Amino acid sequence: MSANRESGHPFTDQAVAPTTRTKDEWRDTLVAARRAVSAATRAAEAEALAAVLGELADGLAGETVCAYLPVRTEPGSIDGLDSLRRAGVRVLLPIVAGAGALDWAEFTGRNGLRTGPFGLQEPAGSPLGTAAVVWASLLLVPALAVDQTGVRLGRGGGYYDRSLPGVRATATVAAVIRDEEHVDALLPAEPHDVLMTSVLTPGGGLRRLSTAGRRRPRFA
Ligand SMILES: Nc1nc2c(c(=O)[nH]1)N(C=O)[C@@H](CNc1ccc(C(=O)N[C@@H](CCC(=O)O)C(=O)O)cc1)CN2
Ligand SMILES: Nc1ncnc2c1ncn2[C@@H]1O[C@H](COP(=O)(O)OP(=O)(O)OP(=O)(O)O)[C@@H](O)[C@H]1O
Repeated sequence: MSANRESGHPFTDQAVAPTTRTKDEWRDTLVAARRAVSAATRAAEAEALAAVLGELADGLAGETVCAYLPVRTEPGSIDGLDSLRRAGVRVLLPIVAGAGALDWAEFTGRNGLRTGPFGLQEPAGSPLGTAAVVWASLLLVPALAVDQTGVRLGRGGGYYDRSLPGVRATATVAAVIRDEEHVDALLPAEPHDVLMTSVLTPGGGLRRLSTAGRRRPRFA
């Protein structure tokens, strides 16, 4: 079998980059690429993401969205969360409570935040418990990259993989990434990795991954 076929796409026969890199090697490359993005590009992308959330907001009024507050080079901004809240969406943010699943508390605005682990801004209000994810119809998940089969690469704490198994089967689980972080290569996957149903990018908006889960066993 040729090298090209060996690294061929798992559900088309298109050639893709080989996936011999480890998760940590991928993280190093992706974080370096994020650091190289200019402040102007970052701001434009955050604005585009906030606009997408603003458009989705009316349709989500009265519903619960589990979101996150971007830190450092992560795509997005607090503006998108404000748009959701203004439209009557209940926005929950994660709280790191030990090494288990994430806890959640309501985002009540910029003044209701305090600094938590990893320099994250967390809601200061009462934690709702790890099971709060079950209320969400949309989950916005921080990620460094997602492949076409829905495999997500995060920061390496395993927090979301421990937290997402409780979501409703009908929920949209969308990783928020920059457009080029929706990669054609197959990311390294482990049995605990929870697949994304969708991606949210500044250029493409919210898109469902019709090919989520479509990995042949030899690629798993
Ligand atoms: N904005 C945001 N919130 C989040 C996550 C996230 O990735 N982003 N998480 C996702 O699970 C959970 C918390 N886990 C996190 C783990 C590592 C890092 C982080 O930025 N680590 C640094 C190194 C640590 C440091 O020096 O501060 C890094 O990887 O560069 C952030 C969050 C829940 N909340
Ligand atoms: N469901 C789980 N149960 C127990 N441990 C888990 C689970 N999911 C992940 N882990 C642990 O977390 C570690 C990191 O996982 P992984 O590299 O997939 O993190 P990640 O998805 O990139 O991180 P994050 O979700 O925090 O952004 C794994 O090596 C594993 O030890």
